[in-house]
Amino acid sequence: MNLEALDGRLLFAIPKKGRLHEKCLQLLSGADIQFRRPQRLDVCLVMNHPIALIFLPAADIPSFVGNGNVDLGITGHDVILEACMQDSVTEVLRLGFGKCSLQVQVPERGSVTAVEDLAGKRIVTSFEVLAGEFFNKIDDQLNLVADQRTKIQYIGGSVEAACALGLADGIVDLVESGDTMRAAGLRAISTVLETEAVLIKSNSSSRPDLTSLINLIGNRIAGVVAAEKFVVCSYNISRDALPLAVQITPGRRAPTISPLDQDGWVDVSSMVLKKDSAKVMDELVKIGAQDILIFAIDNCRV
Ligand SMILES: Nc1ncnc2c1ncn2[C@@H]1O[C@H](COP(=O)(O)OP(=O)(O)OP(=O)(O)O)[C@@H](O)[C@H]1O
Ligand SMILES: O=P(O)(O)OC[C@H]1O[C@H](OP(=O)(O)OP(=O)(O)O)[C@H](O)[C@@H]1O
Repeated sequence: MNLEALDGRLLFAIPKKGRLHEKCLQLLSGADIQFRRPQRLDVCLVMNHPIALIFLPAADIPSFVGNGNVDLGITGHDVILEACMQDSVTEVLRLGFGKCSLQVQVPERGSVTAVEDLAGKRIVTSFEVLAGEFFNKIDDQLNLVADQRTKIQYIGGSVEAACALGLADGIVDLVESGDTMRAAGLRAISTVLETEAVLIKSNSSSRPDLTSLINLIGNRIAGVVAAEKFVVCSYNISRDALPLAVQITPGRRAPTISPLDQDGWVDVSSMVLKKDSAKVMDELVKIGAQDILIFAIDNCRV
């Protein structure tokens, strides 16, 4: 690609592989950011906005955005802290996916039960900064000096194999379902950090002209995220029970209440959290609501 084609465009970094990649493509599609990515090309032009997408490893995105090489990015909260870029980027929006925990793990059958038991021992991790900070505090609390302190060793992947291979007494790695951890015969004894994917913008951008485009993209992505998180609940209820109904479905701002062509009855519609929708329907049934319907939201602006 001719690099001049990037001139003036907002540069938006997207994870090129791994757990966040597919979800990011769905977000871009929901936000109507249209592009065609030629095979193996990590830079591509958006067809309907002055934006170029830069496909990068998730762990490299915080530095690219933080150093101002790229204006906007999607990555994990964990790798922002690991890259020490939390003061160089602004987390604009939590995206509701890529949720997992960075945890201290030890062999299931071993004698270690608390992180203090690991102090002074060997830890293997891909998160040497976060693991280092975590164990530094423990070493300090236990007044460990110099060569008594916990040894943190970085490896780039397959961290869960380190204990079985005799490289480590414990590891610090990401856990979502726990399948990887259990398959490796490990169990978690402490959580270093909870993380999820976030939309970030650079704090060192020298492009004030991009502000309105960044806001537009942020609002569109926020709409897609909200549409994923909420459903619309609609039902009929007698006016007498309306005060109770409004408590059950208060909506984001307030529920919409429309009169029905039947005396004393109204139709209520309200956004509710998808994860709460079954419980909300149960409660509405209890107060006499009828014809309760749940609608998925394709897209929205909040
Ligand atoms: N099991 C998981 N569940 C949810 N989110 C995860 C999980 N593993 C990693 N993540 C998130 O995705 C980010 C990128 O991790 P991932 O392991 O997918 O990256 P990668 O190393 O670039 O890809 P790959 O592992 O395919 O080489 C992590 O920093 C974390 O925020
Ligand atoms: O608790 P779980 O649901 O099993 O997820 C945890 C695993 O997911 C991540 O790795 P991933 O599978 O993305 O691949 P990687 O090991 O190549 O990074 C992470 O590094 C763990 O190994």
